[in-house]
Amino acid sequence: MIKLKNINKYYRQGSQRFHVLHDINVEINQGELVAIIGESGSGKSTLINIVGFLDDDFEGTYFYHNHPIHDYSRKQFSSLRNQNVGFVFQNFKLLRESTVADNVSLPLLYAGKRRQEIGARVAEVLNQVGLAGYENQLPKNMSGGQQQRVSIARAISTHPKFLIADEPTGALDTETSQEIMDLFKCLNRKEGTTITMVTHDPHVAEQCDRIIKIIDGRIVSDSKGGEYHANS
Ligand SMILES: Nc1ncnc2c1ncn2[C@@H]1O[C@H](COP(=O)(O)OP(=O)(O)OP(=O)(O)O)[C@@H](O)[C@H]1O
Repeated sequence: MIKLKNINKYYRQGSQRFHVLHDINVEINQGELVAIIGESGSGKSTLINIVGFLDDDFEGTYFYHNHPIHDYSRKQFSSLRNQNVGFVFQNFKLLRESTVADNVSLPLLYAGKRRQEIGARVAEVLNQVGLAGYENQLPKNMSGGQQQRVSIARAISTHPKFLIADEPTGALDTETSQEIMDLFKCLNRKEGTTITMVTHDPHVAEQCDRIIKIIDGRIVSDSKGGEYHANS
């Protein structure tokens, strides 16, 4: 589904150019649950932003379903992102003063769905993340774990082809992190949702099918996760 070939990424600051991703070659297949790990500053977010169509300013080729994304116009690139990717962030990125229903509705409104259809879909995804009936709550009155569930509901509302999660448990305590991880695993196993997540937490990474490790912008290992560790 996702194939990155010889990706190099540079950030420019004034006349200086920083080489932050080096010759990245990786494939992510439909249905996988992948962790990207590495030290702070190693390039994990930079990589995940490229995978999630947030950044197309890189060298090399990104094939999405065998099609090089650089062939798309700006408009097509935005549509590609809106129609294919759901995003989950460490700090939830919710509208804290808007209701849960309004937050989860947003991508559906952008996708041009009708009001009735939106209400039904919001109820459905809230049920899926264990927040049935929370439509009228405000995120600012909810716990971190509940807010992350709302953001996951928002991310999956439009049936994206894959999810990108940048430190989704980074702001949560151990127990709540595990609950969120259980939710991701459930989405992956039951719905077949492809998920790529950046994490600092080895216990989270171990529960993924694959662990890709980055050091200084280079993939240094790409191995199977260790579900058995997490369950033992
Ligand atoms: N917009 C930017 N402009 C310039 N340099 C940047 C920019 N974004 C990131 N960098 C630099 O690129 C490198 C990789 O950053 P990135 O955020 O991808 O790392 P990371 O592994 O996700 O780190 P963390 O775990 O701390 O979030 C770092 O040295 C960072 O300072």
